[in-house]
Amino acid sequence: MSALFLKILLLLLSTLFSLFVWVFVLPKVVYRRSLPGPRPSLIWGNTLEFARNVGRAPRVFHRFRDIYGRCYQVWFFYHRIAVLSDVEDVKFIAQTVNAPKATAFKRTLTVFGGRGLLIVDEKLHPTRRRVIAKHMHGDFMRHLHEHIRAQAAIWAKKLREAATRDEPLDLDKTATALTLDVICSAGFGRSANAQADLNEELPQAIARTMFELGRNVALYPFRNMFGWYLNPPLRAACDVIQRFALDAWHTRLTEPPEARQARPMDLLDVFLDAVGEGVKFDVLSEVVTFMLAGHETTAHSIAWTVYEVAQRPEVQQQIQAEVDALYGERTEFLLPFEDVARLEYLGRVWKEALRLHPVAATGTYRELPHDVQLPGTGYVLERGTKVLMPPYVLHRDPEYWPEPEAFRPERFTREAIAQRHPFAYQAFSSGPRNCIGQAVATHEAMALLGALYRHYRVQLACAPSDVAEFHDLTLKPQLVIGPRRQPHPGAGLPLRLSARSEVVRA
Ligand code: HEM
Repeated sequence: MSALFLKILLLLLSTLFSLFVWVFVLPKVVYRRSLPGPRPSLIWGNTLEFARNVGRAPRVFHRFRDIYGRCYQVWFFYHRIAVLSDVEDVKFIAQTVNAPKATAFKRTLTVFGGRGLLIVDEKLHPTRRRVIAKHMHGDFMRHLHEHIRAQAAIWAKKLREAATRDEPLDLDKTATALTLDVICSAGFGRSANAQADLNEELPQAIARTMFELGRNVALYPFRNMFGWYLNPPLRAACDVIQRFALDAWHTRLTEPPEARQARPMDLLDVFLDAVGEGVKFDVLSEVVTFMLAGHETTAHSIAWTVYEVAQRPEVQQQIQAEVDALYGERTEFLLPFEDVARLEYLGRVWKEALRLHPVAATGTYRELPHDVQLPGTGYVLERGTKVLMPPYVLHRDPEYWPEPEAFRPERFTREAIAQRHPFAYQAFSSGPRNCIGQAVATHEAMALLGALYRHYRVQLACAPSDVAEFHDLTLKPQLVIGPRRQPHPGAGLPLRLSARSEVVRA
């Protein structure tokens, strides 16, 4: 009996050992010299370096680039990832190869909301993308503008109250609520009411989900396998989001045809019509994808722009001169739709803020469908290699961006853009899987920032160094306190506002 037990135990131990060698050791030996990179430990790989720098992954990638160059490898446990930041390599992977999203990344995101456009399989992607993109301009943008106007009326009131009482206002928090209400009402015909109460179920659920998503992506595979099952609040948060999406969908299905005819088409109509025409669409996943991809990103980018401008009075004055010229005698809060695109200088400021603080700072994981030789750095990468192309790293390369840490809107004049490699700027990524919401985000940001600078003089309510970059799934401003620079719970970007002009009508 005991001999049998010993044999089984031995068999078990040798199986576990072989598995360990196969999964953790062998790949690190095989790929040891294929790319430069930090030395990995057998089990953790380089994960501990990232765990020690929670919220600062983009900085870690940037530091490694300075040491190992524009193509290096890091290990997350047994996952090997090639990190690229050469413009020709980025162009090749994003555009020529159009490398699909990595399986690990897709799995992590699927549990939260199915497979929407961001992670849908490469076979289904082109049709879905075409159907949605065809709609996201013209009438849709005008319709979006009306929703921004309606939701910004609540925001305008909050700004006015903060200015009148001379109280600090957390711009990142209020903009996050505003952009969530905008995407939900303009996209799916249903406001999230986040501005009314950030402690509402839906905004809370979204904040939790974004945080957990970031951690799961960073700590794949372990958190991915166990995190979901051992984290009931996270599952509950996902249920809340899915319930909102389902409710919006069901309300739409029971809408009388006359009501449908009387209003402009929105994103939910596009998804539902496509299903009706036989396109393979997962409506629920798309609603969740657009809801999550389409608000925090824009809100943090607005906050970063304001953060940079607040440190440069001359830039703020130039923005004010531009908005004043466009507003003229108007007393409304927002500019009319057509005038928003005329905010040229503000557009340059926004692009420069997104260069320094690209909210999709690390990009998404891709996986090579075949062996490739990189045209820029010349390295050969094997089929199945996971690839990251962090905009944060690319945007700080002195060869493409002289004095990269300096804030210079003039980098985005037409002449300056024409002289630069088009792939040096990756805030919205490039190629067939770039950001489908770029025009939406830009219009929304220009309209809101234009209104902010028209009506208020804006100052930081803290020292610039008290605001740190924090990266979970997106790169957000985070107020830090004390000598250990602990994150201040729930605070993003505190501002002081003083009124410049009176708002008569939203
Ligand atoms: C400043 C704001 C935004 C930034 C910086 C941003 C950035 C990005 C980036 C870098 C990607 C590509 C990710 C990749 O390489 O796989 C992406 C994809 C995507 N974004 Fe955005 N985004 C923003 C706003 C929006 C908005 C407002 C929407 C929705 C209206 C949106 C919806 C999407 C979707 C659906 C995808 C997946 C596209 C595809 O795979 O075809 N984004 N975004």
